[in-house]
Amino acid sequence: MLIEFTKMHGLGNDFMVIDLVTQRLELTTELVQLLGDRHLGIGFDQLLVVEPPMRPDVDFSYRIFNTDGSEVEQCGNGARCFARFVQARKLSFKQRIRVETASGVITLSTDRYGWVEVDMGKPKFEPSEIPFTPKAITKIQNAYHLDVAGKPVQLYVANMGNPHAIIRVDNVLDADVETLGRAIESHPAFPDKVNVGFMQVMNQRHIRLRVYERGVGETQACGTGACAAVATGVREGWLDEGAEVRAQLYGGSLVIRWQPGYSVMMTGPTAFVYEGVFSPDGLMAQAGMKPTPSAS
Ligand SMILES: N[C@@H](CCC[C@H](N)C(=O)O)C(=O)O
Repeated sequence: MLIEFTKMHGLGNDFMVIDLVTQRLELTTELVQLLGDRHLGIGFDQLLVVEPPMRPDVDFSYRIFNTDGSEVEQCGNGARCFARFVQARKLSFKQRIRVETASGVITLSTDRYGWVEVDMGKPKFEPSEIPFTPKAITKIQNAYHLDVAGKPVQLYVANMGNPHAIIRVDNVLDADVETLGRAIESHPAFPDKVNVGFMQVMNQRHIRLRVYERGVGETQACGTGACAAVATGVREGWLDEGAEVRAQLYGGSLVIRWQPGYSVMMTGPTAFVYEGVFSPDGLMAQAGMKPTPSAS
């Protein structure tokens, strides 16, 4: 049995996309990890899966897996690729689709140049909504002080369907993304782990951002991370409300807009890289693992 897939990216945040509307495959954690391995499998930051809708008012279900095999609630760059993928594969001819994720329904609209605007829903900031459960909450206005490996770190928290911690830095190029990102990602104060963004505010409509993604490591770009950073910047008064803010990441820029009380809107490009097929059983066998029991 061969499974067709498409390799795509959004600003260098790269994805393997599989249509499970017309194909059948059981996705075990081991298989996802193997597919995500850049030496033994295909390699990706996230695996995106298109499935039939579970309810009548949406067009598709959208499932997301990180490289480490964990299934997660949301992926912003992936959402834009999802919209282009279902059109290319002729699963939908609509310009605007509604898709259900583990964190709720999002709406994706494609323009004639292939850019996709995503209504990412409203950000949440309450610790219980992240979830963020520090032993003692030390807070000055909206900033929390967290002990990370013996050092105090000031951070903000936001949920964009998935959890984010945001640290404001003077210069993203000097930020200790690898060490600090890794330590905060798995800090006990974040029971579901967390994505960690390092944001430099350039002016009221421009940020630079690096993100250490939960279950992956630092990526070229993170869509939900950009939304969380801009929503935090607007909430703190560093960025203009309701204005188009340029979020500049290693892989390029996104346009993010947030008016408090409304959804965060994200617009950006997508790219197709190649199409291919893989044999789940063949891959597992070569990696010395047992064949998938019910793949058919
Ligand atoms: N790359 C993403 C976020 C993917 C999920 C994230 N690593 C998590 O675990 O929440 C994006 O573009 O939003």
